[in-house]
Amino acid sequence: MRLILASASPRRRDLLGQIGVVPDAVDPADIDETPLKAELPAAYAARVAAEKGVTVAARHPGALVLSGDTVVAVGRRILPKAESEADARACLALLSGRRHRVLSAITLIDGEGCARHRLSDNIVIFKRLEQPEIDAYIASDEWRGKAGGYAIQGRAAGLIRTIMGSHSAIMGLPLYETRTLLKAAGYLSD
Ligand SMILES: Cc1cn([C@H]2C[C@H](O)[C@@H](COP(=O)(O)OP(=O)(O)OP(=O)(O)O)O2)c(=O)[nH]c1=O
Repeated sequence: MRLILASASPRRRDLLGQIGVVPDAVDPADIDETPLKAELPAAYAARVAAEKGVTVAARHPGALVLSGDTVVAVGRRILPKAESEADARACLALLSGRRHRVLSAITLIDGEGCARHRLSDNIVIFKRLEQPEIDAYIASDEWRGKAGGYAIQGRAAGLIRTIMGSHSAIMGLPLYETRTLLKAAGYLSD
């Protein structure tokens, strides 16, 4: 069975490799990721993961297609992927000293077009960030393109007091749920 990873994220490919799975091809979906009006974070993550999967599955008939979406949320608010320094500073100001959620949704579509979905709901708590800590983090550039303006796999780990949930999910691909779906689809046997 061919496995297609529907993601441009090198992190997702590396994470998949961590559980011994190497996709036959990588084909990013590149869809519009604008949240709908009043869309809640969990529903948004699930919808975007599913849309990425459906888009890519149409290009690979008969293959298994794995897609995902990772969202950082404070209450009902979905934080953007930080593209500018101003975005990243606004995210860090919001995350400083308080808990937030990281929702990581995955979809696996099998060769018959049957879609399976999982959502991993995680909590991350940053320390109260001092101005020099924020400035140093901004200078690192690690926030660029990251949901919520940080990446737990880098320097931000030194600023995070607690996580409740799955480290792989916070990075972008919940490996427990991924393995479960790959087993359910008959791709992995053990
Ligand atoms: C919170 C957090 C997010 N991120 C990243 C993972 C994702 O790249 C990004 C969330 O955006 P996504 O839309 O989930 O993924 P992507 O745009 O990188 O790739 P694709 O849509 O093609 O699958 O934020 C981290 O790397 N570390 C973290 O701790």
